[in-house]
Amino acid sequence: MMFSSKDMPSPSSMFSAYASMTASIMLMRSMVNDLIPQPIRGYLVNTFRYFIKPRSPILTLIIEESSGIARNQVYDAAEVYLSTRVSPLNERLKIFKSPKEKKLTIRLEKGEKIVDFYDGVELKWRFICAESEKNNPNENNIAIRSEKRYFELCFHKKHKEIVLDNYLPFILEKAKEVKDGERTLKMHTLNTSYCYNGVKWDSINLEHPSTFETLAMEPELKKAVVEDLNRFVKRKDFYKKVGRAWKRGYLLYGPPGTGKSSLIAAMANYLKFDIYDLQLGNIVRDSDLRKLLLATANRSILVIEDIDCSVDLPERSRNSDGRKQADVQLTLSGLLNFIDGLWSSCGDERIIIFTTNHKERLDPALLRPGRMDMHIHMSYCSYDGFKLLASNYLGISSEEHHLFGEIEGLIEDTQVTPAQVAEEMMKSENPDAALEGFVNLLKRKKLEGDVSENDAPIKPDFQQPKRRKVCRRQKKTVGISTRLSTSSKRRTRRGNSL
Ligand SMILES: Nc1ncnc2c1ncn2[C@@H]1O[C@H](COP(=O)(O)OP(=O)(O)OP(=O)(O)O)[C@@H](O)[C@H]1O
Ligand SMILES: [Mg+2]
Repeated sequence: MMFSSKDMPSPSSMFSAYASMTASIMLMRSMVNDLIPQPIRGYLVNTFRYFIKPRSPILTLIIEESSGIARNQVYDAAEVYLSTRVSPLNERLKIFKSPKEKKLTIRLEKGEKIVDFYDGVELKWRFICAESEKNNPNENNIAIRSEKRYFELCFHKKHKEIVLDNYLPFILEKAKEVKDGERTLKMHTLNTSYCYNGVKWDSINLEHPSTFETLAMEPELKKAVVEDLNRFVKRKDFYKKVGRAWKRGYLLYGPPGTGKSSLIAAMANYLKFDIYDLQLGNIVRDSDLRKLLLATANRSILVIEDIDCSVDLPERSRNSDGRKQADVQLTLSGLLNFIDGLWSSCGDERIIIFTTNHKERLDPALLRPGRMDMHIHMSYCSYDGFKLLASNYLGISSEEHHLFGEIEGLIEDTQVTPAQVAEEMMKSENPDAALEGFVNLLKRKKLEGDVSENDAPIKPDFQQPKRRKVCRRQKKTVGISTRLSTSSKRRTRRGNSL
């Protein structure tokens, strides 16, 4: 549409329209001022401004350090998590290390920002320290400085659900993993001077390097054990629902040197659980045992190694007149009942492990269904196990060395323990020499096996039709009894245990 110059309003008419509009606005304003009291006016103005203000698409979460005296878990988790997200863009970081910690701890310095991404969502973090000064009327108005620390987390509003329902729980979980990783594991053993001071645990750092990656075990069995552990630690609510104590029992059995103690260390390293090594031979009374068990912490593994050596055979300790003998104060059934009962109900996330070289000699009470949840057979080294050890010790794989084929043929007919394989692999850094030595060992063993099989067949102890039992040491024969033998109490433990 076109306007001719004569259709346009003249400047004087525009000015008079503007003047009359201004006058009416002023008149209305003074009417509003007279009619509506100041507080209501302020409220109306603010509400009006609120509705016409342009909306920001950004939501900011404030994550304060504490609420009252309770610490804010999200703050603590964010602090740990963000230290893993430090980038070259950061300019100032805080570093510290306490004498007990192994690694440096990194934290953001105030004002530092971090941009994180989760599920395609951009998340902007900023660490803020707001300092304030307040006069304390109770102390002659002396100024008290305080510092309020918090994180600001900004993201687009449309991602609110993802952040609250997924991202923050993810941060809590990640922070727990990092903290667990930093935790120094402890191994608790009995204080030997307990006769005078009462029983107590002594602890040292557990620095056993065994992990599931380094452990030569049947791959399926290893997978089953790891899955069982994962299920166990995740099922707190399940245990509560079905009214069971949150504990799990494992019986590890197999010949010496097959990795029972190594498996315990691998479990502890995997779960980040402390170990309590309970040497029953050093305990005389049930009451001492109770004290010790009650002094164990949650998230721990209670280990009783060589359980067959810790209990003695004689008829259940009764005299001919049927009364209990006075010296019989520590019993296996006492131990088992206590573990099933009081001890297990006053703690959480407990694992108990018994080991033995002779499962067939164990007290049936121990093997009863429900007593030990999983029976794990640690066996002689298979070809798979050998390959893992060769890769760990010598850094070579089956494609890289011609002797692997010969070893595969020999190892399946020979009873060689992972400990023996490991020993051979350590004899030389040169893979040729180490593997040749190992082939010779296998040939010798095969020859010995063939000769002795012809001379005097040995009944297998470990239900392994193909394999014969090799016993590195002679253990005391035990049976259906619950009494500790004095000889077993004096027994010294060997160096290769945990
Ligand atoms: N399955 C395995 N995988 C990797 N290394 C092993 C394995 N078994 C044994 N070893 C090596 O042999 C050493 C001794 O093994 P370990 O003490 O775990 O055997 P064990 O079954 O507990 O023996 P024992 O019945 O005599 O207590 C370990 O330190 C480790 O180096
Ligand atoms: Mg052992």
